[in-house]
Amino acid sequence: MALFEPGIGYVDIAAGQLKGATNRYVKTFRDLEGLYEDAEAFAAVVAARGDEVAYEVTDYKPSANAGDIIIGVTRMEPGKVGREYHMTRGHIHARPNRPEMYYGESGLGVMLLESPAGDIRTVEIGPKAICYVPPFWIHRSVNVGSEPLVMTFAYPADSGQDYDVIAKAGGMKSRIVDDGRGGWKAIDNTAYLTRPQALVDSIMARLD
Ligand SMILES: O=P(O)(O)OC[C@H]1O[C@](O)(CO)[C@@H](O)[C@@H]1O
Ligand SMILES: [Fe+2]
Repeated sequence: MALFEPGIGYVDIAAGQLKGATNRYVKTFRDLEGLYEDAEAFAAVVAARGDEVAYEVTDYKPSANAGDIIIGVTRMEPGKVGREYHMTRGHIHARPNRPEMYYGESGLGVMLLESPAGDIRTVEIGPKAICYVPPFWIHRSVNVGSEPLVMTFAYPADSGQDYDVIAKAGGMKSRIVDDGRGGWKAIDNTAYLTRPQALVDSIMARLD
């Protein structure tokens, strides 16, 4: 096995980027069609700022080899679509038993997690908080603050991302919305379809 060289990156909190990253990807508001409950509010956001960056990911990916690691930074714009706070698309890892960690740099976020069977967890992430996303949990970041949310993350390099698991269920089981007092609360997603037990079993059985 050939050796890789050590690497270094710098978290630029103000820019919300990893300087020295090998990859960058952005999602504009226009890219997020179908995520939010309020289609009218979403159309208004797209009309006003459809090409603006809703969130940006810069990461350092030495390889996609088993046993390697991806380290990066996510920056999310603050704000809401209707009453719903800005969020990432969310995913389960394509190899679902791979975990992830997130470290809060600035702003206030909620990690919304859902098990394949539909159990929900929410974890608040402020500066210096470390959030452990366990294997098999679908996860989505939500910016519930009034400032950009910047988080550093790391996860196994061969994890991959599966977006279908959310799309086929009509979204995640919960939505993170304004509680009317400047905070947030989780409410039911009325479009949610519970996964068939056979699908849950097949996800939970994957250990490769
Ligand atoms: O892949 P999504 O759901 O668009 O969200 C991006 C986030 O998830 C990750 O892909 C990590 O799993 C990061 O790159 C980033 O923090
Ligand atoms: Fe992930």
